[in-house]
Amino acid sequence: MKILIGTNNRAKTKAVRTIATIYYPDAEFINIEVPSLVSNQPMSDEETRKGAINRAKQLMKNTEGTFGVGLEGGVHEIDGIMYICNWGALVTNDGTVFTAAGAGIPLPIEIAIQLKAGSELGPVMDVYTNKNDIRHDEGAIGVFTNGFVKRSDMFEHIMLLLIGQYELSKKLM
Ligand SMILES: O=P(O)(O)OP(=O)(O)OP(=O)(O)OC[C@H]1O[C@@H](n2cnc3c(O)ncnc32)[C@H](O)[C@@H]1O
Ligand SMILES: [Mg+2]
Repeated sequence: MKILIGTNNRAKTKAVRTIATIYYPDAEFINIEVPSLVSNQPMSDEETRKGAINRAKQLMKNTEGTFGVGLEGGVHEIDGIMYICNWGALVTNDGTVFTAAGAGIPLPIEIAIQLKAGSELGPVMDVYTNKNDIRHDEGAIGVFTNGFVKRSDMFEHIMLLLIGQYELSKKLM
């Protein structure tokens, strides 16, 4: 079984490998950086979900993977509060698309202002925490939950939601 991962981000890759290995111990993983075809900083649930689907679909274009996984991070606003949002898509080799959303928490107003002015969350978080590459590690969700839920934990949950749906569909066939 070949599982394609549409990124080289370490938090996302760790999540896919950790969860998939539990259910598919013999799986081979291939990372392919594919464009999300949405903005670098998606600003809505719709755009973030689309980015995840675009990544997964492109993975399945020219390769013989069993399925491809696209994971995308973004933000959206409710009641004047900016939340991080996360989406995942799993596309199988017969073209079936499964989607799932991840956990969301509010961002501080000073970060929301910078994103609205056109900055990307990754670099903004690095300045905020005075660290490098937060997006590959605990992520904004880790920083703003006191480290309780790291970016990879959040994407692990999305992976469970995706392969759970995929396995159910195989049972129903
Ligand atoms: O290489 P890719 O797969 O694109 O990984 P990425 O870290 O850029 O992740 P996304 O494109 O999915 O996220 C969109 C933007 O939001 C940033 N981002 C999303 N979630 C984040 C988090 O938890 N912590 C820090 N930055 C985050 C990210 O750096 C991008 O600027
Ligand atoms: Mg990105």
